[in-house]
Amino acid sequence: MSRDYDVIIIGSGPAGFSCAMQSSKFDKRALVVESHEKYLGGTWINTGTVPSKALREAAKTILDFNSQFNKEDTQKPYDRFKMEDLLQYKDEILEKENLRAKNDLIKNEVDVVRGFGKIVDENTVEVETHIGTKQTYTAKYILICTGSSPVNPDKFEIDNDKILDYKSILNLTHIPRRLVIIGTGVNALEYATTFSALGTRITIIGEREEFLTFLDHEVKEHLHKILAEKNIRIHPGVTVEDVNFNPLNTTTEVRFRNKKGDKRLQVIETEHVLYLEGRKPNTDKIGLEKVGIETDERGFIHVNDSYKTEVDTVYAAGDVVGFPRLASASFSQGRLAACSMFGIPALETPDQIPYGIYTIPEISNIGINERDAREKGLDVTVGRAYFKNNAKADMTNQDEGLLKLVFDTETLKLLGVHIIGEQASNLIHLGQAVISYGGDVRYFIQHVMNYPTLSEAYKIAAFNGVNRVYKAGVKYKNILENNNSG
Ligand SMILES: Cc1cc2nc3c(=O)[nH]c(=O)nc-3n(C[C@H](O)[C@H](O)[C@H](O)COP(=O)(O)OP(=O)(O)OC[C@H]3O[C@@H](n4cnc5c(N)ncnc54)[C@H](O)[C@@H]3O)c2cc1C
Ligand SMILES: NC(=O)c1ccc[n+]([C@@H]2O[C@H](COP(=O)([O-])OP(=O)(O)OC[C@H]3O[C@@H](n4cnc5c(N)ncnc54)[C@H](O)[C@@H]3O)[C@@H](O)[C@H]2O)c1
Repeated sequence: MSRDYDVIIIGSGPAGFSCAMQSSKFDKRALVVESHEKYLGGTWINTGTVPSKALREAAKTILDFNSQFNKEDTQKPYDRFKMEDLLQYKDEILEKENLRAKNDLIKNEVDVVRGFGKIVDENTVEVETHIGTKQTYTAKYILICTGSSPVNPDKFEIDNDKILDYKSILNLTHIPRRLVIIGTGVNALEYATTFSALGTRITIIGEREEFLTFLDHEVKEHLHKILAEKNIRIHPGVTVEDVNFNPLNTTTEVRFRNKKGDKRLQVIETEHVLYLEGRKPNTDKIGLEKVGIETDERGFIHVNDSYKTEVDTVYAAGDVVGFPRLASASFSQGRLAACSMFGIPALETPDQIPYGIYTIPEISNIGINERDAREKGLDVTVGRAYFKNNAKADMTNQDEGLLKLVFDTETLKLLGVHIIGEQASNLIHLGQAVISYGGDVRYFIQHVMNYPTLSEAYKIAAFNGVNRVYKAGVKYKNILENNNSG
């Protein structure tokens, strides 16, 4: 049966983009449906990953310069720099990334149509343009990768002026003096340290008692210390009652109560509020019911290891399928979906993926952490390297940090890497490679590494850990036992 395309991809975020590129490389005809009138790239390029990281880089450049050469200066960055310039920097990057995505699709002969895509049946998508015209397209396969949108608060409204969300924070007209961030997820901490670098006084408040629970406990202790040094105040485990602008003193007032202990109403006066209490998948109104695809109670679509839904011709990838909801993972998922659709075997993707948190400094981890390993009854040893003992970190004035290795005491096999510090999300990939190839920590000792580099922290941590194993006598014990048994 002749169809318009081999695959129709609804959404041009990382999942959609990578599926389109991989399909084209397989010589398949792909159509991308994108509801945004102007841009491609979704949350990845326009409202999430790229702009937030570009803004962070600009803020960090200012912070690094000030802490290296301007320590005596008492003027705050917000008095010397303009939000306008920071946003221009971010916008230029955003334009570049958009152009690159667009050109890549053009060069690979992927068609793009603008409008809201809706599934009509297992091979048909209807696209409604912004002026209301409708057109249907058919394909052998459909990929749903419509991403996610911010969850709105139920007790107050985002006015995009004083009370901001994921999108409107990217259009601030000035650097705020005070900012209250509601939310304790990754985003909240990233924006907290970005704005703190610009001199903004930050308070984080959130529903959860504990945040970033997946982090290694020592990395988290380090993070708390860094946040305290930056004067970032945190009120976890609270219920926000309301947020109002008070015209009398021109401040925004946030009212909240602790969930436990003293439950008296507390008020924080601030200039702006940034609401980051999570995102929901864009899975309603896209015609899932037409093909009988049900979502879970949070709106996520269930898929198998190949990103196929329960309908043979319909796939889903990216934020719509839930955890881990990352651009990094979405790229991989879109590509794997294309491999499955067109019967091309893909190399197996390891279960363990790295997490990169772009706070200042960064945090990144892969594999098991010390506490989880011990809870599982594994006999593990840890090796630590503090950035203050690293020459490159000294030279770059980035000596706040820790790299921690978790490895099997008996075999020295590397099981986890946990880093907080400059370039953590880059450094993690060395540990990822060793874990992935089943290597042990002697790799870092055995190989000569460039000097001075931050990667050298792996060597220091490996020495630290291996020395501990020998000191504890485990190796000697094994040698003795082996000799006796022989
Ligand atoms: C502030 C922020 C920072 C982040 N930082 C990072 C980071 O540093 N690293 C990381 O890995 N991840 C990060 N993420 C997460 C990452 O952005 C998402 O996981 C990723 O973008 C999801 O990709 P996706 O392909 O599922 O969808 P999206 O990128 O959300 O794209 C979906 C696209 O589908 C379009 N669309 C929706 N419905 C329709 C429809 N019916 N018809 C046509 N088009 C439609 C949308 O317009 C959009 O363009 C961040 C997220 C946020 C919010
Ligand atoms: N560096 C990165 O990779 C990066 C950066 C920013 C955002 N993101 C991704 O973007 C998405 C949005 O991030 P976010 O931080 O705004 O949202 P989030 O969903 O992680 O957190 C939003 C709020 O929900 C709370 N929360 C999260 N999990 C919870 C749970 N199991 N139980 C109760 N409360 C919970 C958090 O504490 C926070 O207050 C996430 O998927 C995140 O992974 C990734």
